[in-house]
Amino acid sequence: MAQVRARVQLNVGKNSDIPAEIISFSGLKDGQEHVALVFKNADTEQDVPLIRMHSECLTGDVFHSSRCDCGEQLNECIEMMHEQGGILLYLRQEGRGIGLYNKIDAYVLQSQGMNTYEANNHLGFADDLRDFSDAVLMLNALNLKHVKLMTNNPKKLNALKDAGIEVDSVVGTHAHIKAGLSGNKAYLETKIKHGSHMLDIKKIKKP
Ligand SMILES: Nc1nc2c(ncn2[C@@H]2O[C@H](COP(=O)(O)OP(=O)(O)OP(=O)(O)O)[C@@H](O)[C@H]2O)c(=O)[nH]1
Ligand SMILES: [Zn+2]
Repeated sequence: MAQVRARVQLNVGKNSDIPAEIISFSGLKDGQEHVALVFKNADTEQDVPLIRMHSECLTGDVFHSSRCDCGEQLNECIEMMHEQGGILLYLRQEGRGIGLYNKIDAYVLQSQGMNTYEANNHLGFADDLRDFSDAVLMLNALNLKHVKLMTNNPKKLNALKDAGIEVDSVVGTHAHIKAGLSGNKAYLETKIKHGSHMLDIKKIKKP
């Protein structure tokens, strides 16, 4: 069983003006320092809060790399949670669990023509190494048993359902398309075709 280790207020977002609380945990299983960001006290004041399980992507979240849409999804989530409250679980699962250096190796292979999953396989990894059991432990520690989930990824939905968390509804994120040779169009299309992501093409946003 995991427990809240500390919680403290801070402001987030590009202008540092969105009030939130950051929470650390003890008792997580995989040895990573996962954190939760809570907006509008959603964990204590909402019956069915909006949740996002966001897998870390240094290149996308911090540098807004053209190769993916992670940073834009993160901003979209923070803005939505600023409006309606919610809990963002920031999971330290860089590169779908293979780590940053391996992800960069996978990018090299993608530059030579492989798709994201083929590149992972070529490096000897499965398509996706993520396991969401620590996310479930974090939700349990926050006493959240009934949620709305922000994702396009059916695996995340199933991970929560299988762990006995009731998911009332699923809110998709936009697809943030970036053009160019190292753009993310093929990456997003592969997620839909191969990863069964429920990405709504009508929601595609061009920057
Ligand atoms: N191995 C690998 N990981 C990648 C690649 N591009 C992005 N990632 C990682 O993928 C994770 C994000 O996963 P996605 O499949 O984009 O999205 P998701 O989080 O599963 O689903 P959503 O909730 O719909 O956003 C982050 O950890 C990224 O670092 C890639 O080309 N190869
Ligand atoms: Zn990314």
